[in-house]
Amino acid sequence: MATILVIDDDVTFSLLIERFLVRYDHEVTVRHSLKEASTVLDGAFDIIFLDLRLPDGDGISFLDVIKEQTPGTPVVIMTNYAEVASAVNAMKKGAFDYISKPFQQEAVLNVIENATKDTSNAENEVVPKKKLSSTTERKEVSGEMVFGISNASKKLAEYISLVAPTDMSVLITGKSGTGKEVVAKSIHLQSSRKGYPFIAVDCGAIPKEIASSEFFGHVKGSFTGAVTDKKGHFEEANGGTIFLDEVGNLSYENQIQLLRALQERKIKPVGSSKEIDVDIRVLAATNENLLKAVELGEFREDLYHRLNEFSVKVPSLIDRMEDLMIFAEHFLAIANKKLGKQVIGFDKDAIACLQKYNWPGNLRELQNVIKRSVLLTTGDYITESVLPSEVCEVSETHDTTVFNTLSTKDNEKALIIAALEKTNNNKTLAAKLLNVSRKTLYNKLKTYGLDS
Ligand SMILES: Nc1ncnc2c1ncn2[C@@H]1O[C@H](COP(=O)(O)OP(=O)(O)OP(=O)(O)O)[C@@H](O)[C@H]1O
Repeated sequence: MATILVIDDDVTFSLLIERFLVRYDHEVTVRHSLKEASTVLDGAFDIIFLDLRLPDGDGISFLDVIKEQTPGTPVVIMTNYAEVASAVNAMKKGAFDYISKPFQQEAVLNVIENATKDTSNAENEVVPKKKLSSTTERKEVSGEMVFGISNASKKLAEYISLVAPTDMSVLITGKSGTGKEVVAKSIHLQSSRKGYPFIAVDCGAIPKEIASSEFFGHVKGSFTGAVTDKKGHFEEANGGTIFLDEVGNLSYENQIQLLRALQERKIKPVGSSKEIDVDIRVLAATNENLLKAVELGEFREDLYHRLNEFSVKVPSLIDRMEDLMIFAEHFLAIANKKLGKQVIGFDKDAIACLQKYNWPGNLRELQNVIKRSVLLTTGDYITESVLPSEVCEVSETHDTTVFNTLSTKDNEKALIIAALEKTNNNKTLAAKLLNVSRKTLYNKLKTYGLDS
């Protein structure tokens, strides 16, 4: 636990960082001006987070005041993209480190750990730390969930924390690539089942003939090819959570088997006469309109209600553009780590491009674009020139909007044909245009006899 002073005039940002730090058991004091801050500089803080621009003066000159009044306290500068040079300047003047706004949770935690571990050099260290302090120096860049700051993200986070501790089944809806699986994992991790397995099953990828064996397991010799006993996903998830992705793709027969298992909380492996009790929580996801499928008689209503004790809609990226750069920074850190690169951030024009684009492939597309751009970047910053042309040529992207209605069954075959024509039969591009995953497109092609 550290005692932390946050000096920032942005009330929303201060509140966010305060809440975040309190969650990690730190004691936080917030002041919105230098004048207010100077009244509490009595050496009682382990670390001070200081904004560069405050209504009554600039952060860099306030560094001298801090150093005079409380010489051993490390100061971390909070900066936006355009101010990185000033942050480096502040470090030359004795700041301990800097973090970028909007902040990366792991970067903040790392900087606190470093600052509280070694305060001995905070007083007059003038050598800037390695340049990538805010994101790419992070010890561990994990695939964990990043929570945004937009209203849509706040609502999502609120729903997740409300439903997570219960044992309710949750139906997670949202377009392809919005982060449904990440939401499911987050629900699991915030539940009392977190010490048990989280098993994700892609229902769209399981051929219906082997689905019951995949779900419930089989015993040796129960069918040709069953050469050993095999545990199914339900048994593997025992005690924990099973996540049924693309649940709308299950065949009617498999839906019946699934319903039975969920009602009875017992499973019987294929070829076995023994029933096994399972204690699992069920989360399911769909990027289709499952209610419509129920109306059309393609999805069982009883199963729908069993899965949908609570529902969470994951917003499309276009509906939470305030979060764009938070996610972009997160994916940048992951890409740096995976590719062994040290790209610092995005230049102004690149940010403008990212912000103008409508992101039909949502977070998955953003992640891919950033990974590719990091690979192509030779300097410190991602520039417009390394971004894919479709991201920068906004007019082209608007083409996608007419295709964003695949869930309406009546016209979907026609839309699929049109998308394939437009992309010269390139399924990946067609799926992107239609705003569905490739798996979903392949399934639909099969359904409509377009897969030859
Ligand atoms: N909140 C988040 N924080 C960090 N990364 C995220 C977040 N949401 C999504 N991602 C990343 O975006 C990518 C797409 O997420 P995910 O696979 O969960 O989407 P999905 O909605 O389940 O996609 P599909 O419908 O195609 O199955 C993943 O690489 C994931 O790690």
